[in-house]
Amino acid sequence: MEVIRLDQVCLWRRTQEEFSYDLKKTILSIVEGKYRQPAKKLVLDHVDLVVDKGEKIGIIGANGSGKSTLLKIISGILQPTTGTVRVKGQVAPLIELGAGFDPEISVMDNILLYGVLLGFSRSEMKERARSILEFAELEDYALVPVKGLSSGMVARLGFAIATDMQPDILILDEVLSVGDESFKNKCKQRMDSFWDGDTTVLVVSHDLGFIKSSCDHAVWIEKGKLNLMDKADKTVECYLSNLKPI
Ligand SMILES: Nc1ncnc2c1ncn2[C@@H]1O[C@H](COP(=O)(O)OP(=O)(O)OP(=O)(O)O)[C@@H](O)[C@H]1O
Repeated sequence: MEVIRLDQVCLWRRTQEEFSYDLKKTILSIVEGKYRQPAKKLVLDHVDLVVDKGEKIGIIGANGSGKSTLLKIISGILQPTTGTVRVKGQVAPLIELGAGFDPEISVMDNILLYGVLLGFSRSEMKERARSILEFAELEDYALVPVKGLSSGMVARLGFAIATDMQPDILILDEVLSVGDESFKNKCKQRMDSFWDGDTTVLVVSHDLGFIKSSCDHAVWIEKGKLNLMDKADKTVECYLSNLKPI
């Protein structure tokens, strides 16, 4: 059964230099007749993708090729400029863990807030809060504002919330390096349980050995285009044989 379908998805984004947006400078450049339209870049270029239930898909490609952007489009964090995205089931995006936390409010309130953003009710999240705090090893920090946690603790909290449920679709962006060694082992065990089950998994990784051994299929993204989708070992082989010798 098909759970993800992307048809001709394109995404244009402003280039990074436009982030130094400064109103005074812009007005001045208009007055001086030097104003230029913000440059835009085609970050995803007519991407078609179909994923079936339970498939484990690896996503590979060079830095800046569009892998994380593709995951964000599937998670609904970004909307395509053109084309359609259809996703069936509950998605747990483990992307930029903890980026959505409010640093001023407590760990407990953030658990409730984050859970609601992931589609759970407040009362459901209250029931889950204990096991989340326990997994993140933050039982003593429930009432502490998130700004009082270390960055590793924040990532642990993000991971614990996003994986506390059994999502239909799990989206991973190189997050297995969260926390210290003992926490990494716990993450790996939790990941294994998703891997063995019905959960559909999409994972971005530069670890090609991991992609070959753990994924059914792999997608190779190059300059925003889906270059190849095939069995994981075949895709990795084609990707490697296309790399320019140093
Ligand atoms: N917030 C943003 N605004 C504008 N452009 C962005 C933004 N984030 C990423 N980009 C651009 O989109 C393109 C694809 O970025 P993306 O992060 O998807 O690449 P990636 O394949 O995941 O790279 P990496 O392997 O380095 O993580 C890059 O050219 C990048 O500069």
